[in-house]
Amino acid sequence: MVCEKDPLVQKITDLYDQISTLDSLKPSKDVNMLFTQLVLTCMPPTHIDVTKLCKKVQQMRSKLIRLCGEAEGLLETHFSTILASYDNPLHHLNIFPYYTNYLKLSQLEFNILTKHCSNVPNKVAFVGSGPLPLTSIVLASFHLKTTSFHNYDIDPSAKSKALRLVSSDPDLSRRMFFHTTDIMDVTNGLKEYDVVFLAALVGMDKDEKVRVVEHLAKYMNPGAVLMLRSAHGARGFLYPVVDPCDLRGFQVLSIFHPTDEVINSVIIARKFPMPKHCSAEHPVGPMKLPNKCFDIDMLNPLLNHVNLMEELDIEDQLS
Ligand SMILES: C[S@@+](CC[C@H](N)C(=O)[O-])C[C@H]1O[C@@H](n2cnc3c(N)ncnc32)[C@H](O)[C@@H]1O
Repeated sequence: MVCEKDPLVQKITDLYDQISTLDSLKPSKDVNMLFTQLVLTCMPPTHIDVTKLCKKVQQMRSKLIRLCGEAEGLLETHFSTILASYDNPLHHLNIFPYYTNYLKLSQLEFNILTKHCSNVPNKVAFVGSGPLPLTSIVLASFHLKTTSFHNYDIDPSAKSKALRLVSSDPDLSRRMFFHTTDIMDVTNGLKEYDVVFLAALVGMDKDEKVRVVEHLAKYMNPGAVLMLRSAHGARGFLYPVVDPCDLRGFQVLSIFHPTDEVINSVIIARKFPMPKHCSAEHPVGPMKLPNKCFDIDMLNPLLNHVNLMEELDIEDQLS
């Protein structure tokens, strides 16, 4: 159990105390300084397992994740508005302070996706794209140049801001679409996608994340791929952690924990194929799926990549 006496937890708690008393989380010198300190404090590999925090620290973590999510949204809105003032916004994305992080995260996600998918996806959904949909823009611009991207965001202002950024680009304006909706209200439409990306900030705590994943498991096409963003170590104070055990309905194919300035861990999973004894007309209820769960650190604390398909015998059990 990790409690408030841990020196790293004390430092994070001190930063939380300062951030939680700010009048506003809109970008400013103070906000930028505090969040930069928080990210630098949480980045290095550490012994801390955020699933084993004492109640008081867990409560602080839940509030801190929400503050980080609010600040991230405000930062993206701020820079999306500035970018919209350019004739060609997409030529100036590097004014966003975390642009290189997105370049690296998208490269990582593309590498992991192509390792597990032989075909180039035709249609991709990005859930939680925001007012500055950098992941979709970077993937569409540099990696998946024939793929169409459907971006979903619950925030009504996200669509208009995002459209202003891509509408000046003849290619992206034909391949990128934006939908204002809670992803929990999208049902059969999810079947159209070969790949669904789930932003780290969709599902801000374990229960919310599980509800979103269960919804995706219910409506995604059998065999379609789900790319999730999680966090590892003290980075779990910045973002929700996705537990592979919660991905019922999916085969977890691999989990990657970056150790550089890319903050999010990446999980790739595939929706189980339809079992042979059932069909769309005669669907089974929630499958009691084999789901060998274990703490990845049990394998090796320094291990930052696990190809679970070598570990799991799910394929045999489904054949
Ligand atoms: C701040 S963005 C971060 C994504 C980032 N722009 C990217 O390209 O990876 C996260 C977005 O998720 C959206 N969101 C949160 N819950 C959602 C839900 N249930 N359905 C759709 N969008 C959601 C928020 O409105 C927010 O704009």
